[in-house]
Amino acid sequence: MIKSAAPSRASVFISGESGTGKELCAMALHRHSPRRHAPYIVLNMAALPNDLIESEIFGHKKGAFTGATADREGAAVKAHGGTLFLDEICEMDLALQAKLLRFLQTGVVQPLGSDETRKVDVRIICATNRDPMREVAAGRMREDLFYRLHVIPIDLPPLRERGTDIIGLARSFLHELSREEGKSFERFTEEAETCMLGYDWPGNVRELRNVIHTAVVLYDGVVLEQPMLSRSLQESLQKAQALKEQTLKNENAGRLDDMAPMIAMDQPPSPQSGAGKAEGAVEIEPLAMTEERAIRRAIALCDGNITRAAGRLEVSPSTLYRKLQSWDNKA
Ligand SMILES: Nc1ncnc2c1ncn2[C@@H]1O[C@H](COP(=O)(O)OP(=O)(O)OP(=O)(O)O)[C@@H](O)[C@H]1O
Repeated sequence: MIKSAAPSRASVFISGESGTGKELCAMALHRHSPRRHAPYIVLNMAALPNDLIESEIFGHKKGAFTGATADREGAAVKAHGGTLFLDEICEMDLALQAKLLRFLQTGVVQPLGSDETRKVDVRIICATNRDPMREVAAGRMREDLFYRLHVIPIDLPPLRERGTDIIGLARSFLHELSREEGKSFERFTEEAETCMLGYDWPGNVRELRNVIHTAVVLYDGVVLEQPMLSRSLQESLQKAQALKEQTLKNENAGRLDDMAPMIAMDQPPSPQSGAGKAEGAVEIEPLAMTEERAIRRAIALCDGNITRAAGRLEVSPSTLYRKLQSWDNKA
């Protein structure tokens, strides 16, 4: 998929759990594209405060805000002719999502505090470890932006679903890390490989690489045996347990968030998204569009079950079917 998608200018939307290789995939797309000699710029939405992201993407003019002591070129301009990778895209607040959408539609960059605009040619790749449809359904990601970005979707499977790929990756890491650490490991015992196949790798490829790295550093020899792996797996298991508990907590919190738009559908986007703070964040849309969005969101939250969605929306299923049909006809 990477090879087929690389030559195109179309946006790529990479999703997958943490550690499945999304960043590596984005880099591979750029390296196999005709843009490979042009810049590849990465911005991580989770690593930057929301009010800085806008200036990081679009740049700013000296004096545009406190601390803007000089003009600054944004990533969109730096990436001209090349690729802009927006990692953790779902962390971007709604106000900024609107600005990103406008940029995607026009290709025009306007730095903060500047009247000047510049047209750029940038290929966008974005990634998230969240379920993007769920983010859209919960109102945390604009649907129009999602469809703009989601032209070529690449879903990276979790390592536990990749069958014997685990072994291929493990062997390649063993060679690479053995060389890097000046060790002479060449292969695993059969038991070690069986053990890796039986584990569920919540941290995915990153965890596999780390576990092998630890074993390579701690032990010597030509054959890496299961007990050597077990020690570093043990540590990894403890970390995984902590991660699982955290994820569970987040998921429960997320589920409550997801229900909020259904309970109070006529309210503006949740303040937790940061939208309330920024001007222009809550855009006015025709009532029919609000209704359609609310209905589609309810259906998505009810896993496509229209009868259940109708129940939650307190209308009859036939009303929902009628409305869905009318939208289909319109499309
Ligand atoms: N197919 C692969 N072959 C070799 N190494 C891989 C592969 N997939 C992932 N890795 C390695 O696993 C680690 C995690 O990959 P990467 O940072 O791309 O994951 P990610 O999905 O972007 O993670 P996160 O969501 O946490 O940012 C990196 O060290 C990467 O080089």
